[in-house]
Amino acid sequence: MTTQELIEQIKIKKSFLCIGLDVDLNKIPKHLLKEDDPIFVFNKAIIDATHHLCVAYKPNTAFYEAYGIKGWKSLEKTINYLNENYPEIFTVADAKRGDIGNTSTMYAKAFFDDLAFDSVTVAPYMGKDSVEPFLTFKNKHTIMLALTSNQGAFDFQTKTVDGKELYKQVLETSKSWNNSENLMYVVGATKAEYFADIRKIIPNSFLLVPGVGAQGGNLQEVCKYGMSDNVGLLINSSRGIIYASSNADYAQAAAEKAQELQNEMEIIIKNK
Ligand SMILES: O=C(O)c1cc(=O)[nH]c(=O)n1[C@@H]1O[C@H](COP(=O)(O)O)[C@@H](O)[C@H]1O
Repeated sequence: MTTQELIEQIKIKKSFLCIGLDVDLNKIPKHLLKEDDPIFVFNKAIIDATHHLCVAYKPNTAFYEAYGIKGWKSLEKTINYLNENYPEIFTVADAKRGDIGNTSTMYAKAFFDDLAFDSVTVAPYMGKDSVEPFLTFKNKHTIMLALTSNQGAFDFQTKTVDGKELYKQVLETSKSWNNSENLMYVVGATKAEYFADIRKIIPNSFLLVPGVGAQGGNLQEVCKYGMSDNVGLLINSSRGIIYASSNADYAQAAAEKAQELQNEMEIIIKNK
């Protein structure tokens, strides 16, 4: 999917919501456990109930890899289901990869070619040659960690290196990489006060913003400082939406939570 197509979808749906499909067998309704593939059945129901309210889904691969081959099959079925039934949806493989160049190329093939995701999350720690292989794929997006939502973000990311915080160095340096127009960045919703500074460095790039919901991030604050002319934000909530109910009404309850966020987003877009 091109960035322009994503922008169009945000306008059509009046939403910049990304729903995180972080499926934990201990948290899904018990009656699903008798299914052959409970993870896929759960995802399908959530997707069918919420697709009109969001522009993106983000399965975090850890929640699939934890169940071995069965989990990877559930991930494959989920991305295929999305691509076949809702091709207008932007898909994020949240895998946080990045390695020496030839290895990164194989990671990129796994998520862009084999699983046909629109984007993958990547860690910047190994530098330019670990990220550039992802950027060579046409109409695919590499979402690089910049300032993460967790407490540990203060261990390295905000430390000053050569007179500037490390996350700012990451943002600035990455702009000079080949095909950097295919970069998006992760900035945690719990770090709302940093968005104005971040926008000075990357005024137009899309930001994936996790941390609304279970981690307590504030949507209004993020939008106040983080929105670009084209919205430029994908706000992710995972547990806050998909585990709204642990009963038979789980998909309906997820849709209600997603609707609440979409309503807020519609007003924010209108008042932009
Ligand atoms: O890359 C991410 O998506 C990510 C980066 C970050 O800084 N913080 C963060 O929470 N995430 C992911 O976003 C999701 C947040 O889930 P909830 O806290 O349940 O909404 C999880 O899949 C996290 O792994």
